[in-house]
Amino acid sequence: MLLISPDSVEEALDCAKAAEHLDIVDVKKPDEGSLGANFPWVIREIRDAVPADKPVSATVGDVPYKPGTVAQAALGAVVSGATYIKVGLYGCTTPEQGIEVMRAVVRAVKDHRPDALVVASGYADAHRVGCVNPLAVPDIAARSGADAAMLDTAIKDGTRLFDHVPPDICAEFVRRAHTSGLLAALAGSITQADLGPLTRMGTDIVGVRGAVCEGGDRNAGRIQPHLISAFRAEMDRQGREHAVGVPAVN
Ligand SMILES: O=C[C@H](O)COP(=O)(O)O
Repeated sequence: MLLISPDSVEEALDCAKAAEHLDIVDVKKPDEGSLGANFPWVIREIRDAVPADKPVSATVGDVPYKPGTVAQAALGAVVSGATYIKVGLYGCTTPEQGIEVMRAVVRAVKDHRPDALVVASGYADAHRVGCVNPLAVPDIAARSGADAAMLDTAIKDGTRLFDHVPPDICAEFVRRAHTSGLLAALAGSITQADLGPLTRMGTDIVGVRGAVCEGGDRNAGRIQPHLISAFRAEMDRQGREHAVGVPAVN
């Protein structure tokens, strides 16, 4: 699945123009961090702006180790219309802290909407920000009752997912997620060139912003529908090659 992250209602409308090429519209506020949370009214407006059959995801933020605060924020996201609730475990330094936060989120979200999916996100560059190890995230997600384990990058300075967690370790992340019955989601300045390895390792959700923005610039550039469709075409091409066992060119 392809998850695209607009930062405003205007950009969500551009995503809607390419709705047939994407699977999930992910609401975030990049100026509040890698998984920065947007306002409840923006989540609601974006929910109204994109086709009803496209799920809306919302990030709850690069969260502190404060289970009550984070649970309440997660409830705000689901009440506002998101059905994928993403939590960046930025302030959690141990797996136990991550589990405590995620258990609170899962309860808050599922008490309100049992079919909503909860995504526990760690950071590929965790070593730069001092949070929990990327390979601990699938276990955190599984033990808290979440539905997906994700990695993104915390610091958006041009470094990419594979700069911090090489493909073989990402593959181990995906394997651990699948062993626990979770979806595996990967993001972090992903480009089309990364889609071969991401497909071969069985990634369920690829999260993208920069690669579908004008000039590849996630901050100054705006999401372009034609870049979403080009990215999707490459994803589908990789999917077909992988399905028939033909080695990818890159
Ligand atoms: O969840 C996905 C992120 O927004 C990815 O953003 P990025 O591709 O610019 O790193």
